[in-house]
Amino acid sequence: MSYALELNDVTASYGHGSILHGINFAVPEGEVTALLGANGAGKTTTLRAICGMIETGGEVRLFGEDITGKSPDAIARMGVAHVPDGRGTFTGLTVMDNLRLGALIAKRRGNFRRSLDRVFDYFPRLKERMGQHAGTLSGGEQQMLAISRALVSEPHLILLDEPSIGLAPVIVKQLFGILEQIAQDAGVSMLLVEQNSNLALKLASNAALLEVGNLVAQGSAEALSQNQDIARAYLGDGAGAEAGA
Ligand SMILES: Nc1ncnc2c1ncn2[C@@H]1O[C@H](COP(=O)(O)OP(=O)(O)OP(=O)(O)O)[C@@H](O)[C@H]1O
Repeated sequence: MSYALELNDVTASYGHGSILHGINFAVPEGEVTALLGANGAGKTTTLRAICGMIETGGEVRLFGEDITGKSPDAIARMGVAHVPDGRGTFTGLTVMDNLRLGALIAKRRGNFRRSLDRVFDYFPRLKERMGQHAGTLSGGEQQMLAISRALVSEPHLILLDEPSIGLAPVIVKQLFGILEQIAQDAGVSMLLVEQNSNLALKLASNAALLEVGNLVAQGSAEALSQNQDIARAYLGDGAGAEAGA
């Protein structure tokens, strides 16, 4: 099996505080992997370590190439798109300018018009809101914009940090339907951090589970969702039953 991403004994810290204590997991190419864990387990920190945003030890490999210690800019240019928690859109800029910046920041060659058509196919609402300031969009529209901004950079790997947060269940359902479509159509690999583990395990083919900076379980999404001990301890009531349905 070939991997989009491999983490080998990865450690990370903010200044003196060590947060990740040597974690190992991989994201198979073209698949969605869920990264789960309780609040404060280190999920966001893991995404930041992959993107080169914080001090990181061990080894991070992107399609086999060692990217540990590279700058966030270099990692973005290699095809990693990060959709951070809080969405990270430029609220004072229009939808269109946010998308233009998405393509520019990654400095990746591609056909912006073609990418734009593709994101408007997924999110027609954004096309209607092209000239609107991102800060005036609804929460769901802002999340659509954040994902679209990642897509126009024509990434090989998308890191998604809690896309469902703060959104109404009906919007979350729509959004995850579109994420599933994107994963299928584009063959893009995804690492999905998600509090809603039931949803995450339905979308993902594999999952890894973090507990205070340590990896405590990994495997197929199906196996993890059916492990009753894990479901009870980490995934919320009924995770096994729902995710396995
Ligand atoms: N900028 C920072 N400086 C110092 N410590 C931080 C910083 N950001 C996060 N931490 C600490 O790192 C630990 C892991 O945080 P992280 O945000 O990675 O967890 P998480 O699993 O994503 O949690 P949540 O689901 O609540 O977002 C926490 O103890 C947090 O307090």
